[in-house]
Amino acid sequence: MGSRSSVTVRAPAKINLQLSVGAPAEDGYHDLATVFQAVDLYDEVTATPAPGGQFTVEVTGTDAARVPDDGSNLAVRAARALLHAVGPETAPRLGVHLHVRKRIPVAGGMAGGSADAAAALLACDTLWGLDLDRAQLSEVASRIGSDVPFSLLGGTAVGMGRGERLTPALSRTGWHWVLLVADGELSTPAVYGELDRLRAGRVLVEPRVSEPLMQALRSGEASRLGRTLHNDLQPAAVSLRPELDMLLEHVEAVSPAGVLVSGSGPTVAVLAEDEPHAGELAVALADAPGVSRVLRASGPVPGCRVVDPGVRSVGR
Ligand SMILES: C[C@](O)(CO)[C@H](O)COP(=O)(O)OP(=O)(O)OC[C@H]1O[C@@H](n2ccc(N)nc2=O)[C@H](O)[C@@H]1O
Ligand SMILES: Nc1ncnc2c1ncn2[C@@H]1O[C@H](COP(=O)(O)OP(=O)(O)OP(=O)(O)O)[C@@H](O)[C@H]1O
Repeated sequence: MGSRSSVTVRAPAKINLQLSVGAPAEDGYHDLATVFQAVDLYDEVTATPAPGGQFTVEVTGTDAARVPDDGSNLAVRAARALLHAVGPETAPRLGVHLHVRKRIPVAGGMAGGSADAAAALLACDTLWGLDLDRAQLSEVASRIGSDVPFSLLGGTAVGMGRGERLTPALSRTGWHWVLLVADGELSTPAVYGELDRLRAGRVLVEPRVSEPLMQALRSGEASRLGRTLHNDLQPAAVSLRPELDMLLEHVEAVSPAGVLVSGSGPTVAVLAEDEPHAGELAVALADAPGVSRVLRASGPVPGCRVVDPGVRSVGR
């Protein structure tokens, strides 16, 4: 087995085109029916060998100061979980230094931390020459967080259970989005908790994937997809952050075609008709209230990919 100098993996952000949330189970997790789309906004993680048992991380890029640079970083947790999965006999001689380059908004509902965890899994698997297959990596991923398996897979996929049980879905390519990164952040457990509070006493139906949405994805018609976008967490995100309502109203006045809060928010995703329209929308929404950054992205794109496998030295 040879060793590598370093391995760099990039991982995409996601948008939930549909997020239907059922009742909470005993463990506090909610049953979901969700449709994910991976978009071309990427974080990158570089894994470099470190002495056995050492796990360190540095974070650079957008909003790096808001991301932990210790063992609580999701990329470090992923590297440790991978070692745990391959067994203690391999573990003592392996360590890693991770460099996370952030572009995905932090705590913005676009699965930034999950992307870093998935990227770290693939980078460490390659660096350490473990060669786990995608199903094995996905199993480890699901223990780190519900969104992590999708960050590995990418594309367009239906997520059931906690969101980790994935089935790839058919979709035309070339959906264009404008992403309004709203000021501040929202905690995912707090948003789920607020949804429970808002729905207390209501009888909840089992969440199901929307057939009109699946048809719209296959049709390639943005206006059709726009009408079917849906996020059950949106009222909860707005309830915790009422200024989001003003932003959503502002966007609907500019572009009524398709808008929703991404995942647990507060990032707002606006679907454009095509690429030029996305450019126009980005300009028109540049001064939208409560927005700190306007980004453009398109999808679907593949999940985690090794972009630099480093140099392999010949060893025993
Ligand atoms: C909002 C979404 O991003 C939509 O894809 C995900 O459901 C959240 O995925 P994630 O951030 O990977 O979430 P996890 O790290 O697994 O869980 C964080 C917290 O979110 C809540 N949570 C998450 C997933 C789920 N199906 N039900 C939940 O109630 C729980 O309070 C949990 O403690
Ligand atoms: N590598 C990481 N990148 C970003 N956040 C991280 C990372 N590791 C830990 N965190 C912490 O996790 C929390 C959630 O951040 P993240 O960016 O994943 O949120 P999110 O995009 O809203 O998640 P999701 O869409 O999966 O619910 C933040 O408080 C952040 O400090």
